[in-house]
Amino acid sequence: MLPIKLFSGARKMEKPFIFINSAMSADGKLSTKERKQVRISGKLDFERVDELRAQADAIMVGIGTVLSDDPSLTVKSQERRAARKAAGKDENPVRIVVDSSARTPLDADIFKKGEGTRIIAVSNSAPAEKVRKLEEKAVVIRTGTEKVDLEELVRKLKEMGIKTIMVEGGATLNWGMLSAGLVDEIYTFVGNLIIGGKTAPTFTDGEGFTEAELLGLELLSAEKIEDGILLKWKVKKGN
Ligand SMILES: NC(=O)c1ccc[n+]([C@@H]2O[C@H](COP(=O)([O-])OP(=O)(O)OC[C@H]3O[C@@H](n4cnc5c(N)ncnc54)[C@H](O)[C@@H]3O)[C@@H](O)[C@H]2O)c1
Ligand SMILES: Nc1nc(=O)c(N)c(NC[C@H](O)[C@H](O)[C@H](O)COP(=O)(O)O)[nH]1
Repeated sequence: MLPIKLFSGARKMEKPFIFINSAMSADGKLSTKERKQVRISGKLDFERVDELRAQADAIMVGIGTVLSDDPSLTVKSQERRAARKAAGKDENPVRIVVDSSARTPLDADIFKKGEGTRIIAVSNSAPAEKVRKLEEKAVVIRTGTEKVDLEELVRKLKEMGIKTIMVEGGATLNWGMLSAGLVDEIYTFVGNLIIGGKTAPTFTDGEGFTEAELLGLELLSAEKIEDGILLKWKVKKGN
């Protein structure tokens, strides 16, 4: 008798190596209850993040992060950018925004700063006119009906030659990627502050798992960095 329901982990899917890197307060928040960005990382952790970006083929964020932080998602270090160029790559990794309704502002820093390919992933219900305008600035991938189909998106990114994706949040995209079973590792820098607030974004928002669906992790390392701690986890498959 075949098992009624194959675990998601049982499906072998061709996909890039995907890791989440986020900074969170000691109480697990990514930003304030007003979704205002908080400087959680110290100088050394931002250096670590810049190195991760320089090594990644692509960086992915959700539209919520773009609308609240207007990140450039660029590699800051000139040396790292030069090393990427010397290796025949663009100065910056491919920058991807998961944006169901094509709300990425046309004057966003992600378009204004740095060279390199931008990809906007929209759902098939995104307004055509908004998609057309984004197509003048980015590669637009259409997938999913209301929300972006993340599994199909990462499959397409793999077909485009992207082998490693650094997901930099935010709270809802982290949920989307984790609940779809697409994340291989998680790096969380836990900073020395309390943000609090019932509505403040946490490391993983979204619908949440039931007791039967809890996602198991294997601790890879714990490292003190300035006044915080960097935790590295491997996501257990087949949950
Ligand atoms: N501290 C950190 O490391 C860090 C990193 C990034 C963002 N942030 C903070 O997180 C907040 C933003 O998080 P958020 O949750 O509001 O937005 P988000 O950046 O996680 O974007 C989520 C949005 O992406 C879109 N989306 C489309 N398809 C999706 C899918 N299948 N699954 C999930 N999302 C999908 C939806 O519009 C959804 O609302 C901001 O306050 C930002 O400052 C902090
Ligand atoms: N690693 C990290 N530590 C933090 O303390 C913090 N607040 C973020 N937040 C991530 C989010 O994406 C930021 O908005 C961009 O990191 C902005 O920086 P860039 O313009 O992209 O260089 N990330």
